[in-house]
Amino acid sequence: MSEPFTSPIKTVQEIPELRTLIQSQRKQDASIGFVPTMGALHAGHVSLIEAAREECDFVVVSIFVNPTQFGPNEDFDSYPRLLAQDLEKCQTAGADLVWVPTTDIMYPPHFSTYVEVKTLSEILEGATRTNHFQGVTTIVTKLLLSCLPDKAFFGAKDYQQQAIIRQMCLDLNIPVEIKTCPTVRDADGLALSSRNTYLSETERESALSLSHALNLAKEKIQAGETNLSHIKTEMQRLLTTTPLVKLDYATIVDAQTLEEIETPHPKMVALVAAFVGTTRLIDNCTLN
Ligand SMILES: Nc1ncnc2c1ncn2[C@@H]1O[C@H](COP(=O)(O)OP(=O)(O)OP(=O)(O)O)[C@@H](O)[C@H]1O
Ligand SMILES: CC(C)(CO)[C@@H](O)C(=O)[O-]
Ligand code: BAL
Repeated sequence: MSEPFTSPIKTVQEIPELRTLIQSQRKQDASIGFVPTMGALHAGHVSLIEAAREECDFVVVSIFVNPTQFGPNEDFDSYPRLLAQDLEKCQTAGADLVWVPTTDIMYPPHFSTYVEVKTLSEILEGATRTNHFQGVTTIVTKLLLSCLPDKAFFGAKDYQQQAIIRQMCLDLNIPVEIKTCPTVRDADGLALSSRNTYLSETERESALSLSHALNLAKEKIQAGETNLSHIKTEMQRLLTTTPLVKLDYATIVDAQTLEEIETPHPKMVALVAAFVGTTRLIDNCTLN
């Protein structure tokens, strides 16, 4: 069954049908842009679709809540699933086709192949979320190999994720250009995330401490501070003294290797992760 629901935009479920539709575009010399998502779309996702629309002739969005990237105690079951409104948003943002595979399509019985990027996947998010990136790289490989796009669009909000996907495409010779689009924020600075919908009003107030910690780092660097340990301590202090916030990490890393650094590098990124209530949020900003 290829059209399981009434939709404002063309949708497809099965991989052979997806490939046929994309191939017919290729025959007309169309370039293919691809935006992978887990749905519950917000303005951050919309910015990725718009970037794809600008750069490519035919834009495919996937919506799939990927079970293998959630840990056993994480929010797979409660993750927001809002397909009808997501399809409206895809259409308004200018997508041409939305691919909504089922779990059985992506992980048929006897599925047994996983893709793992060593080192980069073991630190930061990977240190807390065991096997998370193995789930991400496995599904992104399958999504890319199914669509074979010219360009795939990811958000800078998930900084480590886009770095790992770049490394994976390089290592596996996957012929796709990875584009990283800027983080879209609410007016008060909170990075948009599908998980923000879990936050109560007071938790949302506390969640602002993540972007405040990043701004603090940015201001210190701009003011000429070179003692990165001092800046990290200040970021950590801000987060640990905010009610409802449980710090995971607040650090400054080399933008390419993601290794923690003690002295300023030409390209460095501040990264934070914290639980706000029971919701785990991440954010980051480049420092130069
Ligand atoms: N605020 C944002 N600005 C730009 N891109 C974003 C933003 N939030 C998410 N993205 C990007 O959208 C793509 C799909 O992400 P996903 O569907 O997991 O949404 P999410 O809001 O990050 O959800 P989650 O709450 O699970 O982190 C990813 O490439 C992600 O980096
Ligand atoms: C890239 C992705 C769609 C893979 O499931 C997911 O990790 C996400 O939405 O960031
Ligand atoms: N946006 C990253 C997906 C995840 O946290 O599982």
